[in-house]
Amino acid sequence: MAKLLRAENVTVSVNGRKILENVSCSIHRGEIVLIAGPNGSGKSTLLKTFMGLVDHEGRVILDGREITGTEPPERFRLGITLAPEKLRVAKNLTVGENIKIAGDPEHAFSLFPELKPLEDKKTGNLSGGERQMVVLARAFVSRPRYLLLDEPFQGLHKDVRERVIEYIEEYSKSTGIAVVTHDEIEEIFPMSEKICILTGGKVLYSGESRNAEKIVSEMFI
Ligand SMILES: Nc1ncnc2c1ncn2[C@@H]1O[C@H](COP(=O)(O)OP(=O)(O)OP(=O)(O)O)[C@@H](O)[C@H]1O
Repeated sequence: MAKLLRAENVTVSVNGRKILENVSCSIHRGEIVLIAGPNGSGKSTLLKTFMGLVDHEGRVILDGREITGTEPPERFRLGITLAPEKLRVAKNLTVGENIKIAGDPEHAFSLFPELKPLEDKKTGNLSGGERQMVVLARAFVSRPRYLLLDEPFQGLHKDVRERVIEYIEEYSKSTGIAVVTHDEIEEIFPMSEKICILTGGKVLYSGESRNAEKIVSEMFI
């Protein structure tokens, strides 16, 4: 059985408008898939579809099993994590409590030592960048099979961004990782096995990154 998370012929309509149309995209365990495209092309909606957060036509398949229609907590239990997922950061809980929901806080503090002094601080009182580190720490320590990262570098200082890029590379040895990013395409594209480019809710290109250098340099770099 292939170890992959797959969206198959997915169409998402909002108020009669198709914001994804017949999109197929697969993330194999152990690879990085870059999801790219202009603003409003449907990238976040595709990640939400994998997580079970939007109604859609078509199917979602996890490791050979159809999971279409299952709720997000069930998908989390099955090993899918979406970050950031702002709604799920409990602002009235402390940094430590937020991380404990997902996994081992000491593991999180080894990835983001900046969070250790903030352990007892309420997440609602953090800066945007600090909160982003909590979101990413929770995602990494939850040890997902498939990790969906939506603009993971937003608000982070350069040195933290560089560290997150290293973690993505390291974790992708055992995890399927999809990354949506605007600013860090130059860094993530060379690390990625595959790229899915969306425009206007449709797939413009989906395939191996090594065959996509021309289109990526024309569109994004
Ligand atoms: N719940 C919703 N209701 C109405 N329109 C929506 C909804 N969710 C997304 N859209 C619209 O669907 C389109 C795709 O949105 P989406 O956030 O998936 O794009 P994106 O590629 O991630 O964009 P960005 O790069 O700007 O984050 C946009 O035009 C957006 O306004």
